[in-house]
Amino acid sequence: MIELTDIAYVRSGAADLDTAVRFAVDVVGMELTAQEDGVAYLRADPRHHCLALVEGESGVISSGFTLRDEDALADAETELEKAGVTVARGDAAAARSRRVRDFLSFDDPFGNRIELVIDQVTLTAPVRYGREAGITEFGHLCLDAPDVREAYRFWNGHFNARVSDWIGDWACLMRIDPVHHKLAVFQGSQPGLCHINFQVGSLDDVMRNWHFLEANGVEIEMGPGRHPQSTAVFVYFKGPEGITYEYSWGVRLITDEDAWRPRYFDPAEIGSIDMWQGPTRRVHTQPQIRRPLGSTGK
Ligand SMILES: CC(C)c1ccc(C(=O)O)c(O)c1O
Ligand SMILES: [Fe+2]
Repeated sequence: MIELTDIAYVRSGAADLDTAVRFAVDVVGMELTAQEDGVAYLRADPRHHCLALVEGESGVISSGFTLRDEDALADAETELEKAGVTVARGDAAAARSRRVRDFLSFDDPFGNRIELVIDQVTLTAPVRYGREAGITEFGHLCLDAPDVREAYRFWNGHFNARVSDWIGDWACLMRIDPVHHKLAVFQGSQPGLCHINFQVGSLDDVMRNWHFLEANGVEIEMGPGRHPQSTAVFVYFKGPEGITYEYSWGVRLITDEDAWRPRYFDPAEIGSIDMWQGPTRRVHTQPQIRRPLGSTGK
């Protein structure tokens, strides 16, 4: 069993890097921590970055998760290889580019590129948010997969990911710690990034952000609303390069592992995704960039 200790980052291609960075800073409210070799690093909390925008073809490149230490990384490599998953170790330059000490990468059964990392760099300076959006942390990432049940078998079979709630065969929300979900899989025709979530400090932040987004002509994909699963109040919006961002506040913590029973929400039922019953537009997808394993594409 491979124990994921946290989410680390999303790495994504940007055909127009400057526009994508400006949006991430001026609209989403992240801090640009560094920009070098065609990569812009953005953070929302003490992690060196949780979003790396890589100049080039638009689309998600990989999603990173942390492991405890190098023994855990070696064990993960062995376990995945035994299961027939092709795994590649990152080289020093690629690790440096990710601001981690070491990492390995592989594709999930659908082609989503996953990276397991150790020693992601932490920055000590207070985050200098691009705007007062009220962001407190990188909350979760949601991948696309054509078969959500099969995706769960993969994540639960090899990793410590446990389903917190199902939304039909449409979405699986998984926890790797007491937070209701840090990883989700959403049904999509191809692998990709469904969205990247930022937690904000209050309900007021969600609503203020919604007004800010509307006033600045940003496309709202869904919300404001309240998810019955995590109980979080949310708003989803679309940024450049096809990236969907979500702000949310009030995520449920599952503190009694033995007592929690995953619920099943039928997406056809009113209120199953939004208790406030707002219009449920499909959250858009940013497709995966297809690359041979081992090629890091920066
Ligand atoms: C619609 C998506 C997959 C979704 C559903 C529920 C929650 C939540 O309970 O917080 C999300 O964050 C989602 O992104
Ligand atoms: Fe979400």
